Amino acid sequence: MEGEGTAIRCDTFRAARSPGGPGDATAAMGSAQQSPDPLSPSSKAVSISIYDGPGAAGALPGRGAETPGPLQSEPILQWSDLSYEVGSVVGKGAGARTVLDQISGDLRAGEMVAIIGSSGAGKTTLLNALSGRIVGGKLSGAVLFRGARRDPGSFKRLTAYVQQDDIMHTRLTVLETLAYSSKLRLSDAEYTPEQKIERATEIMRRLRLEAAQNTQIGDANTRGVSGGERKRVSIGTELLTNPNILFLDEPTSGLDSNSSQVVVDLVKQVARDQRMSALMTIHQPSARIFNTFDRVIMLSQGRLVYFGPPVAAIDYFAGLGYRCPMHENPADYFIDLMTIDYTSEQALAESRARVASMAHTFAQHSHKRAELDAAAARLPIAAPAPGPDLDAAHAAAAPRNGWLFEYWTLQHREWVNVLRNMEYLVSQAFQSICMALIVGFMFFYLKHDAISVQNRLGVLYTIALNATFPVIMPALYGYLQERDIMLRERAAATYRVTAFYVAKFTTLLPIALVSGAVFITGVYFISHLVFDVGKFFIALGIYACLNVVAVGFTLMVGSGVKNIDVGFVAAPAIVTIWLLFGGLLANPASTTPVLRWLRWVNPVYFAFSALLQNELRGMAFECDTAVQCYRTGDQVIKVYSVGRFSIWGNALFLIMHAVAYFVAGYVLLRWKIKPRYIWI
Ligand SMILES: Nc1ncnc2c1ncn2[C@@H]1O[C@H](COP(=O)(O)OP(=O)(O)OP(=O)(O)O)[C@@H](O)[C@H]1O
Repeated sequence: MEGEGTAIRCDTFRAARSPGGPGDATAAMGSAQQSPDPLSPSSKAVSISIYDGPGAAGALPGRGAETPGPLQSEPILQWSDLSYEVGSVVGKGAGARTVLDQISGDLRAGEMVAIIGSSGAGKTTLLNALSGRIVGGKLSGAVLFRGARRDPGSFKRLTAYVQQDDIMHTRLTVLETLAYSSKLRLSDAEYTPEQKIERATEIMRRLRLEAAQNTQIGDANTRGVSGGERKRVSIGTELLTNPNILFLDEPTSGLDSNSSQVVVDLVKQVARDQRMSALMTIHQPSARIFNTFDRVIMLSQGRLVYFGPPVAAIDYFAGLGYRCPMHENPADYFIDLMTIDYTSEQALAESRARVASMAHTFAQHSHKRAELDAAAARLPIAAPAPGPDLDAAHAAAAPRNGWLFEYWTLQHREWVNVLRNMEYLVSQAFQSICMALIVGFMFFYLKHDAISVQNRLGVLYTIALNATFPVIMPALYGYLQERDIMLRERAAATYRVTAFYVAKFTTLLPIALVSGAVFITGVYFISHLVFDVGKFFIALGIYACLNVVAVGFTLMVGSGVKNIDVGFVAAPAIVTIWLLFGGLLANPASTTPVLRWLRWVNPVYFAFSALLQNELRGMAFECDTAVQCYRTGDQVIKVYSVGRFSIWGNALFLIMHAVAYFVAGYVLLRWKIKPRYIWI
């Protein structure tokens, strides 16, 4: 497919020009060889006049239909001497490592620019530095947005970032995904609910997603939209707000060449139509894709090797003595040129010297760079976006919608997602029913004899246990996935953290409560715990309190850990400690003084104490004269040292735990997990 129609390769591009003309590669080579400085003003090698004249449109495949004209737009984003250093690894090579080295450039309204280079060249770092997403390290230089320093709040609102990984709600359909984003991202003050849906539908249409509008996004386990469609949905959610600049990190990674082309073409189309600028990193673009960009930034080892129109690059590098071979994809050729070759000492030295020379040459010849800029300026690019003035932009940093609206929308989205997750719902139901039957029949029909004392302790402890692992682990998994979506959406200032946090709590809690109620009811009646309506509801209430604690704990751990791996180690470790010191395995009164404080931070201990008192207070046991046994439930409570606080006292401690976890979770989510972006 490449090489046909609008595709260019080094040779096809050269053939489009007359021999010996200003853009002729042979002449360029000749000049390059004759002149020690191929970029010297006298050299004809780097000619960018190839865009001039009536033939120019034809020489730029894909642009023929557009009317070339002078670029009207001012740079929307400018950066100069952008450098980024990180602390290097420990050991021999320890020290600062330069990831970006004095990069300067600009992005104009309506143009689409690509950052290309070999792996590790610094593409993503440059994109992140320009989009305000650098965390850690030392960033220096200047970045101006609309001629002024960036204000983080308004910059986030006026730009958008499409991450490489498309993290989305997998059970929502394409249209729902866009519609919920539209509801949350567009302001109630500017759009009616109908207009928000219209906007989502319009974006869907623009990105040619109508055929997939009712298909769920899907994941590794559930088939959903294709990779290309998924990427387009991801881009669509960012386009809803009509950003001034769209940053995209590797939008074509993992896509076949056709889907990649579609994605890039659509971004370009939208950029033109919406008068938006697009800046993307891209890995090994095809020749066609390479030619789709208005300008390309070529990086190697964090240094700028070229910044200009893609087709002018062929002559530029020919001028340096690097002539793109016949039939070669220019992008591949340039990336090879910029790649450090580690195959041998000699290859390493040569490739390093080559890159250093190319970077040096580009930096030294600012007049040539001005010519490249001028060549780019002659390309037909949409008129500049009538961007809001900075005061308006500052105002735009205020929340877009009311808290309650955000909460209800997020809550609704959560429930749609949960209710469609049949595997999760069935496994929850299965878990509570099976556990109720197993535990119920394990302690089947308890009598009032000596043996039943041990069994009553066992069944009540198992009830407490069932509100820990089975509630926490699945909820933690879901929460950590949601948290990543929230962080992405929050980076675009989509909604408040509190609205997300409360919505998450009020989704997780009912699920835990319903499955817990099924479990405890089954166990209560099968194992024949005390048949008393009041006691049953008190047990249910204590169990519900422990469930609230478990959900609060899940939110706290989920908000505090860096990733799922840490969460799945930390949460079970803490819950195991709860169970060890919960009151059944070791007598709380005999716990070593060093660890006795653990009881105060152990919800299982308080729940078990309350459940035991609720069950045993006032109970009498029939003792066989042959064995020693407890005659009353009160004796058991005393011996097990679980009567320190009343049932209500224990319930109060549980509620205090829940509140503490809930608040701690919020603080962690707000301050710890929030990325600390560096702004310059
Ligand atoms: N915070 C950091 N700490 C340590 N090293 C970093 C940091 N940020 C970037 N680097 C290093 O800088 C180099 C450039 O990283 P970057 O992700 O920008 O490369 P890239 O060109 O996007 O590569 P790829 O195409 O493989 O994604 C890499 O070697 C990376 O390991």
